This record gives sequence, C-alpha cells and structure tokens, in this order.
Amino acid sequence: MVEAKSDRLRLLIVDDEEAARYGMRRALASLDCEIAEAEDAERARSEIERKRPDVVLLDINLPGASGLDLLREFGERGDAPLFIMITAYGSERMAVEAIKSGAHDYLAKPFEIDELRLVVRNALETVRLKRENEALRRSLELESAAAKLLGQSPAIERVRAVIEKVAETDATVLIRGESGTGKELVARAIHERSRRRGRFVAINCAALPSELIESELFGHEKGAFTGASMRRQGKFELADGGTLFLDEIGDMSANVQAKLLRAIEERAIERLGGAEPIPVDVRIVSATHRQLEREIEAGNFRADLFFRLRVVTIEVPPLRERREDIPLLATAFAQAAADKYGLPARTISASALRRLLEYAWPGNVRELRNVIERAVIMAEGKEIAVRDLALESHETSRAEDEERREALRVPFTMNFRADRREFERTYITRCLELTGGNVTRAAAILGMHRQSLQHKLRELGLARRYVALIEGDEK
Ligand SMILES: Nc1ncnc2c1ncn2[C@@H]1O[C@H](COP(=O)(O)OP(=O)(O)OP(=O)(O)O)[C@@H](O)[C@H]1O
Repeated sequence: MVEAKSDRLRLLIVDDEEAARYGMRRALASLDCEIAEAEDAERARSEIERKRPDVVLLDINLPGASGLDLLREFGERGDAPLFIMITAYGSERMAVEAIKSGAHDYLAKPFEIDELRLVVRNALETVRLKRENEALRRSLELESAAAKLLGQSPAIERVRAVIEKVAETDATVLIRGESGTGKELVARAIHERSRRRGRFVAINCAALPSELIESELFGHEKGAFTGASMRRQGKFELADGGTLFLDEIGDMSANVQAKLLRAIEERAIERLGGAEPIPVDVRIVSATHRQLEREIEAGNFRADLFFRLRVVTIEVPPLRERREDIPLLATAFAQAAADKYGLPARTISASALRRLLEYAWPGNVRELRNVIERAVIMAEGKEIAVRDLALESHETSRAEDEERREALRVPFTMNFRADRREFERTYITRCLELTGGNVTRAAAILGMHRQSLQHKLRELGLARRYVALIEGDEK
C-alpha cells in the first residue's frame, strides 16, 4: 500500500556508510523536511515506492548496484522524486551521465556542509514551487470544470451531488450514459474535485485494436515486440497519483479485461516484456454507453471486473430527458462559438428555441453544441433562426410549417380591429425574423418606409422586443 503524503516535504538519504548518512542528516536537520535513510538500493527502492519522497540524495556507488540504475528506473515515472547524485572524487563523467539521465543536481565528494545544504535546499524549493504551481493550476481548473458541466435540471444536479461525494474517495466509478451526454466531462470533474495531485489520463478503448490497447495501458519494455525500439510508459504509469479514465470500457477484449482486473486488484502493473511488477496508485473511472449486464450475459464482459469497476455508478441522462437544460446549454454554446470564431454574439429566436426544445437529440449535448456552433456561423442577423439550425429535414419542416401556418393564420374573433392588430403583429414579426431583424429590409418587404415600420412596431407593442435592432439599424 502506498502511504498518503503529508504536506511536509520528504528527503531520503541513500548511502551505504552509516557515518556518512549520520553526517548528512545532522547537516540537514535545520531544513524543514522529514528525513529517512536507506543503506542499499533495495531499501531505497522500497522507501521510494512506499513513502514517495520528494527529494532523494543518492550515492552513485552502492554495494551491488549503481545509483544510476536506480535513477533511470524511477526517473521516468510521472511523479518521480528529484534526485541529487553524490559522485566519487574526480568522476565528472559520472556527474554528466547522471544529469543526462534526469538527475536534478549532483554533489562531488568531498563536499562542504554548506554546499550540501545549498543543493538540498534548492531541490526542496523546486518541489515547493512545483506544488504551488500545481495547486494554482488545479484551482483554476476546478473553477473551469465546475463552469463546464452546465445544467440546472434536477437530473444534472443529482449527477453533480454524486460527483462531490465520490471525488473525496478513491472508489472506482462507472459512468453510464448515451454517447455525447457528457461522461468524460463528469470523469474530469471527479478528478479535479479530488485530492489527487497526479494527472487525468484518458484512453478510448473502442478507438484502438486490442494489441495496441494493452501496450497503451501497461507500457512496454524495449524489444517487447517488433517495433518496440524504446521502453515506453503506459497510461497507468502516467496516471500514477492521478486518475485513469477508461472510455468505452465495454469494447475491451477479454485478454485486456483480465490484465486490467489484475492491475486493479494488485495495485501494480507489468509492462509488456517486463518481469517486475510496478506499483501504481491510480484511481479508475470508466464509462460505457453499453448495457454491461447484457454483455456479461453474452459472455463478452467479465462479471468480476464489472463489480470492481462500478463501486459507484453515475447515470448521465440523455438530453431529451432533461430538456429544461437546453436553453442554458444552447445560450452558452452560442456565446462560446461567437468568441471562438470572433463573430458577434447571437441570441436564439423564440421559434428556434422551440425547435431545439422539441428535437430528440440522438447525439445529446455534443450534437447540440455542434448544431449551435454551425448556426452561429450561418446566421445572418443577430438572432439564430430555425433554418440556421439545419436539423433533420422531416422534423425541421414540421416546425417550419407550423411557423408558416402561424404566420399566415388569420385571426377571427369578430372584432376586426383586434384581429387586424393580431395579424399585423404576427406578419411583421415573421418578416423581421426572415430578414434576421433587419428593419430596413423588413420595411422593404412590407412596402413601408422604415420610419413607418418603427412607428408600427411601437404601436403594436413590439418596439421593446426589437428596440435593440431598431437602434442598431439606425446607427
Ligand atoms: N453538461 C454539460 N455542460 C457543458 N458541456 C457539456 C455538457 N455535457 C456535455 N458537454 C459537451 O458535449 C461534448 C460531449 O461530451 P463528452 O465527450 O463528455 O461526452 P461522452 O458522454 O463522454 O461522449 P462519448 O460517449 O461519445 O465519448 C463535449 O464537448 C462536452 O464539453
């Protein structure tokens, strides 16, 4: 088991001579850090894995092993400590080699106490700065993630509440929902709200063939298979200390399922072609649009893995079941698209909004975002109209027909003045929609002067709605 990190920085001194370790510990006692010792490579390895020191002071000559090997072994890991190598007298070449292999700094024997303090203090300061930077980045990300998962429907509020709860734990989470409902966004929100300092690493299990998935997940040693010309870390190691997001988990082959189960149970992985298990501290969040229970019945998915993955399950409902989120999402996407393409902000017309609300959204939020982005580009006026949405033709025509019928409908209440007023309102509104709110063009269609149309708008009580347009038009 990996022990939790306290806020105090940790230093590990690795030297086979007890007197040397004692001397260094004394010299460094005034620095604000916890100090541990190891007398050989094996002890050092286990200390690094269990206690995760921030800085390692490592003698290059250890009995039976080279400090350089240890450096290379750990230097590649995502959350590797900073190594300060202690080299023997007159071996500058070794020092260069150490720096090339990723050491933070080195000390050549014999060194002064002040020199030792300076180099270690420097390394601790580097770690402290890195932590501060990460904390800052995370707090910014947190804000953006919270802002990103939009929606106020009870359904999305429930999702948010579960995210808050599970984020604090290391429980595995299975996110279920149709394509485009925001499963990856939920996974990111869980990571960003957790205390995990490592990275969020995502992999789509449906996008890669089975053989590739295996080396993507677990990495490989040099020469593990044809084409493996270099040792490569897998996503598990990259996510060490963080979160691994396995998208489309239902598409994973039986072989990879077995390896994944072992990795979760043993909290360790083996690279392809590697002999040693590598401990990893990874929180797994997976997602699927499939009914995994059915896949289990059909023999395509392991039941034991399923139970491991879904300690907590989050259901993200399809957009059609939380239509009340559509206006908010559509407005936010319209604003974002306008910013992205440097276009003027566009509002969504009442009829376009109605159309958005009744559409079925088989592609969920992703489809809505794409539709709005396109509409922002295509729209000519300040408003997005139904035609700009370019939704499926038969469904679109229904809404457009309805719109047309409404526009042409002659009100009949036996009150000529009131009916005429109602007809004029509808007719003029329709004209303004057609021209994208351009009052001059609408006036031309109506065969009126622009001033007369403006006067008419005020008379019909439409001025407020179009006041921005009228003013914009007059400029
Ligand atoms: N509640 C939401 N608020 C804001 N944006 C959202 C929301 N839900 C989804 N999106 C956006 O919709 C798009 C699709 O979301 P995401 O990739 O998370 O869906 P998914 O369910 O993981 O899809 P797939 O199953 O196809 O991988 C993204 O651009 C995402 O930012």
